[in-house]
Amino acid sequence: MAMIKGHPLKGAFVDFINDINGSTLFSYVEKVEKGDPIRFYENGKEWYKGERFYFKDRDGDRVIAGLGSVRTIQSASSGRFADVESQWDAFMDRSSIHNPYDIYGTGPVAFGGFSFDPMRSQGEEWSRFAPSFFYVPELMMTMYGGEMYVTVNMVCEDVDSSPLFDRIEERKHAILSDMKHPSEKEAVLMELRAGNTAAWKKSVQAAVDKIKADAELKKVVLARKVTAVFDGTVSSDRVLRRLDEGQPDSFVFSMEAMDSCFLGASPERLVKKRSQTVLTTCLAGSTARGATEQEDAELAEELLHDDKNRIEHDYVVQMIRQEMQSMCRSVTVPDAPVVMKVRDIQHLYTPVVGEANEEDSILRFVETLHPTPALGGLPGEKALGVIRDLEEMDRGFYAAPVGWMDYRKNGEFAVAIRSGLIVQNEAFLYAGCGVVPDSNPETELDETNMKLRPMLRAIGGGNE
Ligand SMILES: C=C(O[C@@H]1C=C(C(=O)O)C=C[C@H]1O)C(=O)O
Repeated sequence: MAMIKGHPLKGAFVDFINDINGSTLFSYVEKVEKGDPIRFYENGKEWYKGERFYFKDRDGDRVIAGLGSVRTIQSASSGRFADVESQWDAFMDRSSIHNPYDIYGTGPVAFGGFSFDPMRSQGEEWSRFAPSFFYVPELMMTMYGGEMYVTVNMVCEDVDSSPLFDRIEERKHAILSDMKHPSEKEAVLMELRAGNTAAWKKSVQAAVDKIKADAELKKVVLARKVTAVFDGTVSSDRVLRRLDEGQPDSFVFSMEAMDSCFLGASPERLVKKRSQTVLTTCLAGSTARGATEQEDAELAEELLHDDKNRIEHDYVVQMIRQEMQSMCRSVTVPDAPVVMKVRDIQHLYTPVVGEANEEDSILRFVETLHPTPALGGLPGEKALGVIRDLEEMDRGFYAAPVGWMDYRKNGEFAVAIRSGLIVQNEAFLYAGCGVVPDSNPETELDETNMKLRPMLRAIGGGNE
């Protein structure tokens, strides 16, 4: 009780709970002197394991870590984007928000994503993830411009909510303090099952044949899954830390769902919205990193002038330009791609900027852009049909939009590639590549191996 008495928002809170009927969100934001979102995430394990998230943007500009779930938003297959949005609106309409800071990603935030293809029957390993799945954390840390903010969200049912306020404040203080964690024994990788690679190469050839036989079908992205089996439960916290430290130029994300954790380090932004500005990314066309600076530069130069990769990339630019023009007042697309380098791979990259209406929801952009031809193909529906026929797995949230939206409907979603799902003693890792008429199954297999490297290294199965 001592804490609520001394808290500056006590008056507002008491007025609020006297006034409500039914469950309503009370949310407040405070600036804190020090802290580190990844420590916050780790410290939250004791109380919130299975309900945590982490999201670092690729500019390293903003990091958000969330703990607990005061509300989940889920939706079945049809109309899922609009459904999630209306559930979020309804929740926000009945909320009391105390946020003196004009910082995106503070205050109430829903974190989560949409599975790649809700029409696909769900794989056993994805059973903890609804096809559209968001949660609103109880405690959240946002790092922006070197400053730290903590958001507290509580859903109050009746006038007896004061103990809830105290309990959350107590946890917040503990989590922000320097907690020590007993060191966990690291699970040992026992087996890496690459799946049937010969069958996968056949499916790439089958996609090439379909594209050649169908003038309308231009590109299909095919993916594969590698399963890692350990001698004990894998520490997803440790994997997340390795990604965070080892992939400074990527989006690093983690999304827990009970005993499962989906995480990764993706170079690809689906969409970021700040007020009227909307950013999206065309990322397709890949080559290796060189062993020396010179070799690296030569590979980049070759990639920039390689017809197959340029065509693959251009399909993505065409679709994204068209969709953005349908939603924005103005759209800026550079004439030619540049090379984006991340630790294990380099890509052709065209950033796209649009001007939209401030009140447009980020989910509208997510719905329209997903899946881009970088992860689905061209034309979209037809390519999805081929993927459903040829890919013998459920992608789950791999290659899907994962991110956050705030109560002003701004936010950011990454395309969840270079990712994996950890379920107890197993890790399922995913990688894919764009198939066009010139694709060679062996080269495409090599490319998926290169794309698996960041996750393999992070789970302790890499060779560097
Ligand atoms: C499909 C993946 O990556 C996508 C495919 C790329 C390509 O085909 O060149 C490049 C970047 C991503 O858009 C993956 O990493 O799994």
